[in-house]
Amino acid sequence: MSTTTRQGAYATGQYRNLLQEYGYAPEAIDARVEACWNGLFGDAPETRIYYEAGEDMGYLLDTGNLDVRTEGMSYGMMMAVQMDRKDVFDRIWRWTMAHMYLEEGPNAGYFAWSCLPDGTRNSNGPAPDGEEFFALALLFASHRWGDGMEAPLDYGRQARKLLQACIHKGENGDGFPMWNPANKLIKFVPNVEFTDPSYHLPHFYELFAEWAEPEDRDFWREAAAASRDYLPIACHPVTGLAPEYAHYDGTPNDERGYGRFFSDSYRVAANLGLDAEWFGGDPRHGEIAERILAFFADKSPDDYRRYELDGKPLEEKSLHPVGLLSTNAAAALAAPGSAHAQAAVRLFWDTPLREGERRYYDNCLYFFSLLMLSGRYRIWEPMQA
Ligand SMILES: O[C@@H]1[C@@H](O)[C@H](O[C@@H]2CO[C@@H](O[C@@H]3CO[C@@H](O)[C@H](O)[C@H]3O)[C@H](O)[C@H]2O)OC[C@H]1O
Repeated sequence: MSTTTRQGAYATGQYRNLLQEYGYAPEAIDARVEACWNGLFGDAPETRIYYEAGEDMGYLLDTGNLDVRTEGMSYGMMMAVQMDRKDVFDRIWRWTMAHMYLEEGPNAGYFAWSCLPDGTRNSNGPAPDGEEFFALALLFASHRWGDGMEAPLDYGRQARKLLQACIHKGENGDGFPMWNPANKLIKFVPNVEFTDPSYHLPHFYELFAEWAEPEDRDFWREAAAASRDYLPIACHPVTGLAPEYAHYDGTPNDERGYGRFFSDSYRVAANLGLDAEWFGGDPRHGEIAERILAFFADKSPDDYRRYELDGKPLEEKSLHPVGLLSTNAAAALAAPGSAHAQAAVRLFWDTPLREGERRYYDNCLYFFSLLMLSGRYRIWEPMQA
């Protein structure tokens, strides 16, 4: 069984272009990245998920649910900073601050996880995957473009303030933190004590440990270690499949959520890939990635299903087969020695962006995987003085 042993890009500054290693021409890879960005952020009705709003704002639409989610907004900002599109980044961030930012109540300092496209809130509660992506996208923006003088474009300050709220809320009886202070695991939502394995991004926490407020850095270092330890207990020992929701001991949570392999779970594979790319990878995670690649090797995207964690297929089909095959391809970065890595990447390369109603989640995962596999999902470090 092979595992990742190389040093990550954070240490070396070198990003692996797995697509090129597998024989695709650099020009074709560049063209695919451009075409994909244009497909999502341009005006092609079949694939677009980004819409401008007014003079200086814009949002990503969950086309399947017809709402605007912190998940999509934070993904859009991460995509924009990777593509050097400050104009798009600023539009999305302005919309987020104008409509989603919660000024009062137990969730003050967080963002409402779902709004209508006109800005009306569907909920006054947050979803922590949005906050963690907002924070790192803002830090990258601060490093890549410099901070604006005024809020909300003072990216670095906004990121540090958000990270502080995420771990310190509740200390004065003012709501709940997004990470459990004792075990350092991210929660599904702040006021519950269980988690979503796909929210665990140790590679983000390593960077928060460098750039958050100094007094918070140890916490983030410990959170990275805690999440790396958590994934091996949450993923099935044979299939590598993770449940959507799980308890802190790794067992699936079927009481308060969905303890089987479904849409949220897909992201675990890509998260393992990006952690390996940035920080070199954990051998235990390489094994999970190998198991996932092996599990899907004989399955066709036309027949992807919901699965029990042991791999038993359920009746219902996957809602996001393009997203699933994309994240499986990104898992190859964590398990490049897997016998199934190349086939997963070739399947991805041969699949176009998804069109139609449910395209948002698939195409987000598709674009992130493309950035990862082409060495374009980068760590933006502080500018040299
Ligand atoms: O109960 C909500 C909870 O649903 C919310 O979670 C967010 C929404 O679901 C997650 O992603 C979805 C995966 O399935 C696709 O079909 C959807 O398009 C995706 O949006 C997302 O990661 C979560 O942020 O969190 C808040 C809870 O109160």
